[in-house]
Order: sequence, then structure tokens, then C-alpha cells
Amino acid sequence: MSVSVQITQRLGDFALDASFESEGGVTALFGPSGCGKTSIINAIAGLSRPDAGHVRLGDQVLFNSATGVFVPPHKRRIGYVFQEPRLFPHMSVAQNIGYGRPNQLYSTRGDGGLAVLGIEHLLERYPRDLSGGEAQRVAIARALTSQPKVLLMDEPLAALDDARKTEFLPYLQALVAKTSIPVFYVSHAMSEVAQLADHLVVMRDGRVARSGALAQLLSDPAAISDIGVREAGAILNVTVAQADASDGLSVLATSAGRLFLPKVQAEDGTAMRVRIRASDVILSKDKPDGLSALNILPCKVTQIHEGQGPGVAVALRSGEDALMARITRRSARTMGLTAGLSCYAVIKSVSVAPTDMGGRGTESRVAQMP
Ligand SMILES: Nc1ncnc2c1ncn2[C@@H]1O[C@H](COP(=O)(O)OP(=O)(O)OP(=O)(O)O)[C@@H](O)[C@H]1O
Repeated sequence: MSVSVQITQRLGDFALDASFESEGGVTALFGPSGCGKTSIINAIAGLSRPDAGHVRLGDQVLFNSATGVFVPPHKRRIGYVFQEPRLFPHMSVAQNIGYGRPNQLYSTRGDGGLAVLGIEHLLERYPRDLSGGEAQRVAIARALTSQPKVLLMDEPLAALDDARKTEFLPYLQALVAKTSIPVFYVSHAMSEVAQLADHLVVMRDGRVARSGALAQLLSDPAAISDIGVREAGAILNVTVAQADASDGLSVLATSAGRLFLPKVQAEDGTAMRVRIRASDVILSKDKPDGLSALNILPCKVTQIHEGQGPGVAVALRSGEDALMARITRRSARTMGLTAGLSCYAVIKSVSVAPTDMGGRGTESRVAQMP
């Protein structure tokens, strides 16, 4: 279901002037604290009324200042998941999920919602006996029981520690793979966004700095300044060739060769995404020999983007995927890098964090092993 948002709104001293379209799926709103992500979510939910513009979900107009349409929040069929689970402490999980809608619990159970979220065994417990991750999964189930037309998630992992986040993400991935309703996912963590999103909206100072298909935007060197030099990096589609290579690594097949990366919790044959940060890629014109790095992928330079500082972003094609390297302007000059040049990308195994591996890969592609 396509989504179209175009809103201007003054909130105290803050001016929101945001416009983007998305084809549905998971749309991530990404940007630093205070850039206006929650304000957009609130406008979609109808919790605030923009000064001008429109919000459209498919052919349903939720807000249009020109025609005076403003559908009140309770008629929008929105599922909202906040940073904190906000469960009722005096009610069991089952009661929390079915709260106000006794029949809906069974529909969530019926379509596998509870199983996907891994909470079937928690139904009799009370919120005080749940971990932060479990409570948040219950909160998602509760949001789904109203059979919403859109799911809004405002930093749902923010209150969890890193270990719980890693544990939680596969549930979220399974859920978004299963649901056909559009999901808006607010985050300032690119690792989460890279695993979950189909479409990325990068916000800055109340405006949309970039909007586009996630993989395309993350491999666009011109977008680095908006995404942040530390966060920038392309997504490789990989297939797990050997999840447990017995030395603590997994062997992952890409269309250009094998990668040895920290062990993934997945079955052999699983398609997934791996985010390779641009600053973790070293380039070599010749195939390196006698190097400690295990991962060497043949590439072709597609574009070199010079920014303001001493670094340049080099866009690369690696088999069917895009990669990006951030190197110094000096190195690029010394190497004589130009578009079309063949080279090798070197990626240290330990530089890829477990949180950068996962998410829905492209299932149809057959990875070739060299
Ligand atoms: N009702 C309001 N009145 C005045 N200012 C507001 C109001 N709502 C939001 N703001 C301001 O608008 C700006 C954007 O807030 P918003 O919560 O949308 O940012 P955000 O990107 O979601 O931030 P965070 O990641 O910290 O949650 C902030 O400066 C905030 O103080």
C-alpha cells in the first residue's frame, strides 16, 4: 500500500516541513534526536493536526488541509508501539493483549501473530514477570489485535540493552515479513533500520534530507553526509553457506565470493542482509596476498564522491551487490581510482558487528561460490 506524507507544522520553535512517498512495506524514519521523527508519526496517527499538507494511505485520505479532511485518531485504525511497552500492570499478558477487544486475541493467535512474536508461553504472566524484550513483544501483539491499517513503531528497541536488541530483532523481522500492512519505524540506529526497512526517510532539522529505497540510498555515496560518515555503508545480500564453521565464524556466500564473518544464528541456506560500513572497507588495485583479512571481494568502481573533508566515498559493484568504501582523498589519488576500474575490497571479519547481520535478504538470488 503506497503512502504519501506532506506536512508542515509549527511546534513551538520547531518547524516541521516534511514530504515523502513510499511504496509501503517498512518505512524507516531515521535521523538524530529532535529532527522531527516522532512529530511525523504523531501526524500519521492523528495525535496532532499539521498546519497544512496531507497524509494518505493507499487511497484513504487521513488528512488534507485543502479539503478540510481530518480523520480523528480513533477512526484511523492505527497500531502504535512506543519506546516503553506501557502494559497494564494489573492485567495478565492475555488480558493486556485482549484488552477491550476480547475476540481479537484469538484472531492474533489464529493468524500466528503470537507465535511469530514468541509470546504464546507468556499469556498467563503479568508484566512484572516479563523481560524488557518480552514486554515489548507483548506491546506489539496488543497493537496488532486491533487489526490496524498501519503500524507505527517509535524506537521500540530504545529501552533494551544490546543483547536484548539482538534477541528481539529476529521477532520483528519475522513479523514485518508476515504482515502486509505498512509499518513506520522510527529509529536513530542504522543497524536496526538496515535489517528491517524497505524504504528509508532520512530526516534533518524538520526536513526530509533523503528518501528512497533502502539499499539504493545506503549505497549512494552522495547520501553519506546525511546518513553520517560512521553509519554509512551498503547492504550485501548473502546466503548462509555454513552457519557454524567451527572457528566461531560463519561462511556467507555473496554473488561475488565468500565472506567469513562472526557466527550468525541462522540455518544454512538462509538469505539475509549484511551491512558493511564504508569505513570498514579497504581497497586494493591488486589482489592482496598474505593479508590477515579473510574477506577479499572483486569489485568495480562505479562512482567516486568527494565531500568537504579529507575523505572520499567510493561506490563499488561487487557481483550483483553494491558496496561502498570511505578512504582518504590522498589514497584515491595515489591509487589512480576512476570509475570503471577493477579492484578488490578487503573487509575485516571482526569489523562486522552481529547487529549488522540479519534481516530479510533477497531469497530468489542464487549465490555463487567461487
Ligand atoms: N507540542 C510541541 N510543542 C513544542 N515543541 C514541540 C512539540 N512537539 C515536538 N516539539 C519539538 O519538536 C522537535 C522535534 O521533536 P520530535 O519528537 O519529533 O523529534 P524526534 O526526531 O522524534 O526526536 P527523538 O529521537 O529524540 O525522539 C523537538 O525540538 C521538540 O522539542
